[in-house]
Amino acid sequence: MVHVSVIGCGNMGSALIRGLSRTGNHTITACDVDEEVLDEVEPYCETTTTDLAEAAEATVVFVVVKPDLTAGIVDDLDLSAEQTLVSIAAGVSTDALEPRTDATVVRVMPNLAAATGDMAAAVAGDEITDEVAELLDDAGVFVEIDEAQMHTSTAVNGSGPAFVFYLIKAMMDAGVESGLNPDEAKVLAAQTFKGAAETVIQSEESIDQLIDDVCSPKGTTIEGMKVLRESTADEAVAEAVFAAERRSEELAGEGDDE
Ligand SMILES: NC(=O)C1=CN([C@@H]2O[C@H](COP(=O)(O)OP(=O)(O)OC[C@H]3O[C@@H](n4cnc5c(N)ncnc54)[C@H](OP(=O)(O)O)[C@@H]3O)[C@@H](O)[C@H]2O)C=CC1
Ligand SMILES: O=C(O)[C@@H]1CCC=N1
Repeated sequence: MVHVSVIGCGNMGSALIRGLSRTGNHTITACDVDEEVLDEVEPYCETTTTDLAEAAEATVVFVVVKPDLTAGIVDDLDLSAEQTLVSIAAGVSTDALEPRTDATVVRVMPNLAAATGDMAAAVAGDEITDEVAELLDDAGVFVEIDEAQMHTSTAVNGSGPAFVFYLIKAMMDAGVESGLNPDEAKVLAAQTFKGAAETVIQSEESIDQLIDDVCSPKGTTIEGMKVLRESTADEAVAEAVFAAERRSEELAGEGDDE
């Protein structure tokens, strides 16, 4: 059991709180300046508070506010060497935070799927504490990376859900255009993405082999794959990732200017 606090309970903070509450193993304190936001996460927490000092009492403190507010909050927390500070802010490095706190600093790039326990997260830091590993395990899957790769992780798994939502909608809209009703099309498109992702995770086959497995000779898929392979769809996805990565680098630069 870990005593954990989450400071900032907006989109990402509330998703983390829901994910961390799933096992019932942890004592969760939620902190935000907005009482209405706290009301929404209250069912998933032991304590909700607007008082930063109360959130600072946890063993592991997640700071989940906008990147430009993160350093100021870390200053105000005044954590001890026995505590762990987790920063999830895009473009905010451990180097920028370590001089501001005595706590062990761990940088995590999570994503919104924490809410359902399906988060893909990347973690960097000199010491990834057992408590942080246990918490991240409960909200999904994490990999350890060098901090230099955090901009890429921010784009791939941090921003990634938005890109995937876009693709699901494109498939859903095509289904609707061809006659499915929107509710049916949404279920079929979303469940297809979920099933395909689970297949990639569980299968020992390469992704190219999995594509071949769906393409029956002289069948339907092969015709659709021809269109995709002749298009620049893969380049558009790559460009979206690179654009997000560039913005993460810019945010890091803006932080250095403070
Ligand atoms: N959204 C996502 O999918 C992901 C976000 N992140 C990172 O998570 C961080 C938060 O993003 P997101 O959740 O989208 O942002 P939101 O704006 O949705 O949430 C931030 C919350 O923090 C609150 N807040 C502001 N100041 C304080 C304070 N002093 N004390 C306590 N709470 C405060 C805000 O209140 P108010 O609105 O009233 O100011 C708001 O409720 C960012 O650094 C982002 O880079 C990382 C990965 C994925
Ligand atoms: O868009 C953003 O800046 C944040 C970081 C990754 C996902 N959302």
